[in-house]
Amino acid sequence: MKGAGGKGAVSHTQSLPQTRKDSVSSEADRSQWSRERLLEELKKKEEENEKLKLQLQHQHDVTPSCPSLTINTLTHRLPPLTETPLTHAQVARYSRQLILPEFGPKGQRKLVAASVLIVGCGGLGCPAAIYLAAAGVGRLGLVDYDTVELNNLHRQVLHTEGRVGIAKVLSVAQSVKAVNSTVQVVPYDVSLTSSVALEVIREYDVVLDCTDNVATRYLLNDACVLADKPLVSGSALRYEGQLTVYHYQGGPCFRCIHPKPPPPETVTNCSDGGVLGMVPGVIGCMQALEAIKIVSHLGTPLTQKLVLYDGLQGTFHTVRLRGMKSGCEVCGEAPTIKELIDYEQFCGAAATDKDKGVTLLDRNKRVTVEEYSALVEAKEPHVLIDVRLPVELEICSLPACVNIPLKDIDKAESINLIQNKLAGLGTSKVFCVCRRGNDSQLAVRKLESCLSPVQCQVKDIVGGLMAWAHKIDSSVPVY
Ligand SMILES: Nc1ncnc2c1ncn2[C@@H]1O[C@H](COP(=O)(O)OP(=O)(O)OP(=O)(O)O)[C@@H](O)[C@H]1O
Ligand SMILES: [Zn+2]
Repeated sequence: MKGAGGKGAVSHTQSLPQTRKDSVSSEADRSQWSRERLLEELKKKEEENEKLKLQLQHQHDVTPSCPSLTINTLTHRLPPLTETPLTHAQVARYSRQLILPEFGPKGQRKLVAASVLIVGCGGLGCPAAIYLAAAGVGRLGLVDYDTVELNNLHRQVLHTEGRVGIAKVLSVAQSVKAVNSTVQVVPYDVSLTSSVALEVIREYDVVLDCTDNVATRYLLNDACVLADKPLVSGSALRYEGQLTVYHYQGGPCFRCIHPKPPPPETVTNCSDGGVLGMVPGVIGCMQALEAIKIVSHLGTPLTQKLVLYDGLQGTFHTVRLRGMKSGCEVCGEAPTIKELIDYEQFCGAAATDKDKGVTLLDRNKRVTVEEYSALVEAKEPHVLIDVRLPVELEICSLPACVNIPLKDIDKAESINLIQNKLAGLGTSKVFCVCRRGNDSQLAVRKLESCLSPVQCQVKDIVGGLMAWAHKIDSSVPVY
């Protein structure tokens, strides 16, 4: 209200008639206005300042006031944490959880002496980190190679507008320190790979998988089995989330349940499938709770059990998982995986969910956005098929497109529709467009198998609507 009131209040007072009383009050308003503008300026400068400070730390400079926020170099071994009696300050800070009979001072002492590694500082990692820090975990390791993007802020709630472009681990470290300066925070601005995973994981008591890709899930699983650490695994997509604990108290590991990786094309990420922020929020909090249960010996951990959360229905279901598999390649009786392997090769997919862009079609079956734009300018008759979901067309679309989602493109009614449109326009030219130019290539392939080349020539638009937004029309929103 305060921020929104500033400018609105000025235009309102300016339109009032100028009586003496009014002019006094408008002077007061003016001074209030300039004060608010100054405050706004100050806020902006403070944000810039914070960004610069974080960038400095990013370049491995130690900030004297907060040396623990330096990026950890991996070669630096961390001193062990030991259980000590609670100080008066700790008793005062954690009093509301200390009086829980099952947890009590004993649980708190264990938590303060515990270290938790969070891999992935996104939608799951943010809530997990802040709840663990607030509860008083002794040491929090944070791993992520990525930087904060504007489209992260709706769910990755520890990052701020002022930190867009900054390493996620530093952003989370900063937020965590602001809530509990007594927690040791160890940021690792790296991609967790086979060459570093064991070295990092061995330093921690529990590992939280807050990542978003299959290759990293197998890597973390194998590393946790080899280093003998419990792995609290979470995931969230659209309105649904899942949670379980692997390799703990004789329970199965991820490989016992999923010995083979899924075909890469069947895996959907948040960037393509969407996600409502509260869903990873719920699951991330539950991951933090499982970690606390493990280190403080509290309750019954979710080993050999999978929690399924349906945010739309507001329901939780717990299903029992199969037990440890004696033939499991990593945790079984005669394991064949004794060291970390190449997980990208094993999964046939990169250890990231970032869209790399694929080229499936020959150049002569594709047009660039510049070529398509010229064709539109020249009013060349053609049919443009947008193969995205209808909800995506509500965000942006090109004029005169026909929406046929990729999954429906080879259905008889879709083919009829395309043929009728072509006949109506007296053309054989079909162009397929999608968000980034991957699905549109699949659409071309599907259409080629349904339509004869005499009837039509199908091409895709390279880079899709995002290329159009960047190169042709900046009024098209990027999403
Ligand atoms: N091998 C890895 N090493 C380090 N960090 C990883 C690894 N794999 C995934 N991550 C990180 O895990 C996090 C997963 O979080 P999330 O999916 O919420 O974020 P995102 O990938 O930024 O989001 P979006 O999919 O919307 O672009 C990301 O920040 C990603 O960088
Ligand atoms: Zn196993």
